[in-house]
Amino acid sequence: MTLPDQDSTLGISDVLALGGVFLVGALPFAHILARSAAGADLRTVRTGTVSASNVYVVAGPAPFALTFLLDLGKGAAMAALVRRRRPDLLAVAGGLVVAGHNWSPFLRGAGGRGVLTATGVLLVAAPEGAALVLGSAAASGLLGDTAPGCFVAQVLLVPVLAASQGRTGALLGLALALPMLVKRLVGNRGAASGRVYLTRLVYDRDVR
Ligand SMILES: O=P(O)(O)OC[C@H](O)CO
Repeated sequence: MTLPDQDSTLGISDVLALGGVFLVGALPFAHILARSAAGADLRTVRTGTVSASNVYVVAGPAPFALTFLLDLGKGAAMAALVRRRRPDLLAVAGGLVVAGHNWSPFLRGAGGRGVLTATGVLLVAAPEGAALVLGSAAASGLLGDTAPGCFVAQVLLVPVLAASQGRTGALLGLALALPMLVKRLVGNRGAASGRVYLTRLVYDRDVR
């Protein structure tokens, strides 16, 4: 993929490049690995999220590790590419690569929650944000469930990046947190009651 040279205007080539970023984000590595390693369709497993954690459930540690690296890697690769050519578009590109992962056209709009792909973007663009996400998820995981920690990190992403990088950081945090929080709310299953939405936000599932 060729990204345009640095220029503050948004031309057709920029729009095409950003479309390419979305499509890279949409590459459903978890789906491919779960299918090939275990013949499973992750959309029917537990919360139906097409993510590394569900790959672990159906296929074990090696496919999980590969999915983890690929989902992280696509976010990091897109962030590195865009930062080099159009740093002013980094927040937009970050939001798009996560949105592609969460609503993949290759899975008719199903997808993951964007945590690993957003972390890949953060590792390149704002390592303090990556530390926040990974640290919160790990601490929460030690208490038995990574989901509440991921939620806390998503809520804190904007203020933490605003404190470290000012307006640019706040925009990046917002662009990454928004598709992650929206996907937690809507999941791959759609409408629910108010109480279920709250459980989805905090615990990333419909029933606590
Ligand atoms: O949010 P995702 O789609 O990157 O998936 C996260 C993994 O399952 C690790 O919890």
